[in-house]
Amino acid sequence: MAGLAAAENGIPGTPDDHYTKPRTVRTISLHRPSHYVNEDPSGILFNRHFNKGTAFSIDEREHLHLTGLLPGKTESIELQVRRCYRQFRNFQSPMAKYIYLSSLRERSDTLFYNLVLQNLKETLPIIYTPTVGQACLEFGLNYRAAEGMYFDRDLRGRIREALDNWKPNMLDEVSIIVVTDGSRILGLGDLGTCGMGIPIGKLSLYVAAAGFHPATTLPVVIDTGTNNEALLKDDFYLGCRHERLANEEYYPLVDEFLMACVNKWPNVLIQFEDFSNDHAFDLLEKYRHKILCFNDDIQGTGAVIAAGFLNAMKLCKLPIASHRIVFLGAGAAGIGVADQICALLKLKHDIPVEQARKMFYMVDSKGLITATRGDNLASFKKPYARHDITDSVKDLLDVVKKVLPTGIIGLSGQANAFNDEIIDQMCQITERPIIFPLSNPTKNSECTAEQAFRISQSKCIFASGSPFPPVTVGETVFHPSQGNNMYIFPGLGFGAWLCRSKEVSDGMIAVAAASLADQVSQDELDRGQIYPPLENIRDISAKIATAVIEQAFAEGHARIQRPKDILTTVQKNMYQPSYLDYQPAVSLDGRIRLGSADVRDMHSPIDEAEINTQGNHHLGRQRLAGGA
Ligand SMILES: NC(=O)C1=CN([C@@H]2O[C@H](COP(=O)(O)OP(=O)(O)OC[C@H]3O[C@@H](n4cnc5c(N)ncnc54)[C@H](OP(=O)(O)O)[C@@H]3O)[C@@H](O)[C@H]2O)C=CC1
Ligand SMILES: CC(=O)C(=O)O
Ligand SMILES: [Mg+2]
Repeated sequence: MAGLAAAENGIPGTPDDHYTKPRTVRTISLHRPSHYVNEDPSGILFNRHFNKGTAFSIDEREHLHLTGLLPGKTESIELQVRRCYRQFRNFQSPMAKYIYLSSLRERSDTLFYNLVLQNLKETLPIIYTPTVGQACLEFGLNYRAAEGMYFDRDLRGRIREALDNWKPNMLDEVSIIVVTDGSRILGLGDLGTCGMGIPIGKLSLYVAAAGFHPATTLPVVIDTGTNNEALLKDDFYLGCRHERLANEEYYPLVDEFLMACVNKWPNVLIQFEDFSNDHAFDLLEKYRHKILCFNDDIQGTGAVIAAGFLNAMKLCKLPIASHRIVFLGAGAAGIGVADQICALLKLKHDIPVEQARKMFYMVDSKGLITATRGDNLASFKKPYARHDITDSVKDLLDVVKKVLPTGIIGLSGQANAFNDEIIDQMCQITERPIIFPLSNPTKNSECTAEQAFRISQSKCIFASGSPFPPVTVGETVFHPSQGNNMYIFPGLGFGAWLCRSKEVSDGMIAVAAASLADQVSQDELDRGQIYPPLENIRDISAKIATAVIEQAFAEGHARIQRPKDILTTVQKNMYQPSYLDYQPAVSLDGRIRLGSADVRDMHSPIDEAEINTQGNHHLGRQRLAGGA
C-alpha cells in the first residue's frame, strides 16, 4: 500500500514531469491500482484490464485489499488458461462457446487473449466468422452487458458530448474505432444494431493479431434504423424502430460522428465495416484523405485477395495476361478486390491498371456487367463494364461458358452459386482453376471446399472467406486456405496508427498486400497454400505493419520520427497479454521505465504522447495526465 502510494506520488515522474522528461513514462498501471485501493478496493476484480483473479499473489491481495475475496491458492496464468480451455471445450455449440468467450473477455482480457492466441484455430471461428454471424443474428436475444457505443439521430448535436462518456477504464484514450451502420453484415444483409457483433469481433482481432491495447479499442454502431422487417417486429431488437434514414439525415449523422471522434481523439484510426455499398464508397471517398480511416470490406478485402490471387497465379503457371477472372458480386468487396489486384499487378509487375482491368468480368444480380446493358450502372461498377461483349448474359454458367475464365471469385453472399456444374466447367477450361468462394459466413459461401477439391480432383486453387475443415481426396489431405481480410486489417491498421499516418493511402494498402503475398514460402505454395499459416498472425501483422510504415514515410504521411529499426519498434509496441505486476513501487519502477524512446510524435498535441516502446500494458498517456 505504502509502496503503491509512493509510486503514485512521484517516481518515476508525475504528469508534469512527463512533459519535461519524455523518456520516463507513467502508465495506467501506476494509477489504477491505487485508485482501487483508495476508492473501491474490490473493484479491480471486476475490471477486465486489471483483473488477475486467482493469479493475484498474496502480497498483491494485501496491497490491493483483496484478502479474503479469493480462494487461498495463487495460480499461474498457465493454469488459469488451461482451466478456461477446458471450460471452452465443454460447451457444445459454437454459440455457447461464443457466449463463454465474451464473458471471459468481460472478466479478464489478459486471460481471454492468452486463450485466443494459444488456440487460434479453435477460437477464431468462434469470435469471428462464421459464429460471429450467428451472434449478430441473435444479438438482441443474447444481449448481456453494455459494450461499445451507439449513436442515433436523437443524439444529433450531442455526439461529441456523448463520447466523453466513454471511460470504461477511466482512461480517456482510444486508438482504434471499428464502426458499422449494420446495413450489410457479412452476407446476412441488414441487421441494424445487431451488427455490433462485427466491430466487437474485428477489434478482438486487432488486439490478438496486431497488438492494439484492448483498453483503447472502441466498437461503434451508428444506428441509422433498419429495413429488416423481422427485426422491427422483434421484441428483443435493441435498435431504433424506424426504417433506414434517408441520405439527408444519414450523412449528417455519420459526419458528426466522425468529426466528434477526431476532435476527441486526434490520433484515432477509424475502420468502416459492413456499410452497404450505397454509402460505403461515398464515405470512403469523402474521408480517405481527410482522416486516418479505411474501409475494410473494400480495401482490406481487396489487399488480402490480391495477395492470394498473386500467389494463385504462380501456381497456375499461366502468363499473367492470359488470365480471365469472373467475379460473382460487384459490390464493395468485389470492386475492392478487382481494384487491389490491379494495384498489386502494377506494383509487382508494372502492368498498367487499364490493361489489368481487362482481365475481369463482373457479374452482379442482373448478370454480366457490360457497357451496353442499359441500366443505370453505379459509378463504382463503370470502370469494369465490358465494352467487348454486347449480348446480355445473366446466368453464371452461361458467363463461364462464354468467357472461359481461369478463375472465379465469389463476393455475392449467394450460397451454392458455384454449383457442381460450374466447377466442372472450370476444370474443362483450365488445368488449375482458381476458385475463391469468399462470401461469409459459411452458410453463404458460394461453394464448399469439399465440393471444389472433389470435383476438380484436387487441381483447384482454393480460398474461402470462412474456414473449411481439411478435405481428403484419395490419400491426400488438403488444408483449404482462408481468404479473409483478417490477414491484412490488423497489420495495416496498426502500422498506420503507430506511425501516426495522416491517412491510409493506396500505396500503403498495396505494400500491405505485397508483404502478405511475399510471406508465403515456396514450400507452402507447393502444398497449394496461398496464405501464410494463421498461427503466425502476429509475425505476419508485424511485417505488414512494417511495410506500411516504410511506405507512410516514403509518401510523407508518417508523423513520428523515423525509428532506426521499424520492425523492432512495431514488435515492441505490440500488446502482450500478460498480467501487470502490482508490487510496490520499486518493482514497478523497474518494469515500466522506457528503454529507448525511438518512436516519438513530432507535433503537438501528440508530441507529448509516448508511443510505448515496451508494448505490453502501457498506453499513450497524454489524456491520463489531463493534457491536451
Ligand atoms: N472474405 C472476406 O474477407 C470478405 C468477404 N465478404 C463477403 O462478400 C459478400 C459481399 O459483400 P459486399 O461486396 O460488401 O456486399 P455488396 O452488397 O456490396 O455486394 C454484393 C454483390 O453481390 C451481387 N449479388 C447479389 N445477389 C446476386 C445474385 N443472385 N447473383 C449475382 N450477384 C448477386 C450484388 O449485385 P447488385 O450490385 O446488382 O446488387 C452486388 O454486386 C458478403 O457475403 C461478405 O461476407 C466481404 C468482405 C470481406
Ligand atoms: C470478412 C468481412 O469483413 C465480411 O465478410 O464482411
Ligand atoms: Mg466486413
